[in-house]
Amino acid sequence: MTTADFAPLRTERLTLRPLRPEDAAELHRLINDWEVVRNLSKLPFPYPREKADEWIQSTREQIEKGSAWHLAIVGQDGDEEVLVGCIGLTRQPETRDAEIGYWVGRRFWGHGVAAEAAGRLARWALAHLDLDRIKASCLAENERSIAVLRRIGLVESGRGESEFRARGGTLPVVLFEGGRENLTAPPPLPEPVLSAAPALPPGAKPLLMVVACALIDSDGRVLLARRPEGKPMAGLWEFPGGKMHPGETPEQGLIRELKEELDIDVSAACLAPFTFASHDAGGFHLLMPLYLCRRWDGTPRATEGQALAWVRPNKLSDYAMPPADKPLVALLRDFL
Ligand SMILES: Nc1nc2c([nH]c(=O)n2[C@H]2C[C@H](O)[C@@H](COP(=O)(O)OP(=O)(O)OP(=O)(O)O)O2)c(=O)[nH]1
Repeated sequence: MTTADFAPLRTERLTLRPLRPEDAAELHRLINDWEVVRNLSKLPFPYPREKADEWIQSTREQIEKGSAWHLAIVGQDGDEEVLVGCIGLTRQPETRDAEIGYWVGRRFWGHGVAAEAAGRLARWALAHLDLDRIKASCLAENERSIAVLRRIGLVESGRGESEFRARGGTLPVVLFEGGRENLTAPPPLPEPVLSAAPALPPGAKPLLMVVACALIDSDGRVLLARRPEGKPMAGLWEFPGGKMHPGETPEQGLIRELKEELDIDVSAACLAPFTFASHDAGGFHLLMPLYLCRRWDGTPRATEGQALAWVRPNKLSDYAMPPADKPLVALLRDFL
């Protein structure tokens, strides 16, 4: 992806976008500040002006390579864009982890900018980058930043030491990390759809009925869809489908979901029951019939902005899926 293809991430007050060469002077003005640099491990003080140009160029190359996303945090003052700070996420090689870091110009402190930006970038990353964990390391004396990491949902995972270049030595740091369970909202508890029981017996969990379908193309590949940002388990790949509405049969629910999510028309006669998932999802129990379908009208397209992938059966396990799907994938691979 080029930096031009990166769609800026927006929050209520902020935009996170790739840095541009013309940001260098303002970036330098904000970061060449002892109160900012003293908290950042890799930066020198004073911060040379030409380093801002080199840094911006390197961040653009990293976005193109897909190795790191260092973005400008900008606010709006009337029609004027105002550089507020920077935020970055670096993929850790060979793992499904990434490290997040940020700084905010001194005059913008105290307004919740860092938490707003970091929460947004972390949730975006989990939804789009094939990651499972976000990590951070923060100077132990930097209580404001520790509060930011806690506020976005990361939890303390240990202590360590890091080199702080501007301080000329090693200082204690607090390590944080979190996954989807920490950073994305838990799924709402379902209304019971199977029975109209007014109250569940004590300790019983509501049952959530979800219907899903493995669409199989003429090459024997299976369609997976990626759960979009904002949904529970965002970023995991799943079989298209969704919750059944009250009064629907599983086939009716699936036909509706496939139309809504993929804009294809399927007839009930083309839906072959294959297997089902029965999974304790914490606050509810998930029951999910999985159908196979080899014939449909139309070309599947992502109507809800979700990524789609046609996957060979022997490659299905390369895609991170919800825990309920794991046994289904093994059965499907053996069957196909
Ligand atoms: N569609 C689908 N859902 C799955 C799979 N595996 C799995 O655990 N689920 C779970 C995730 C959710 O808890 C639930 C589906 O709920 P959802 O919120 O995505 O359903 P929906 O499309 O009706 O969504 P919405 O309209 O309520 O936003 O089932 C799967 O392979 N496909």
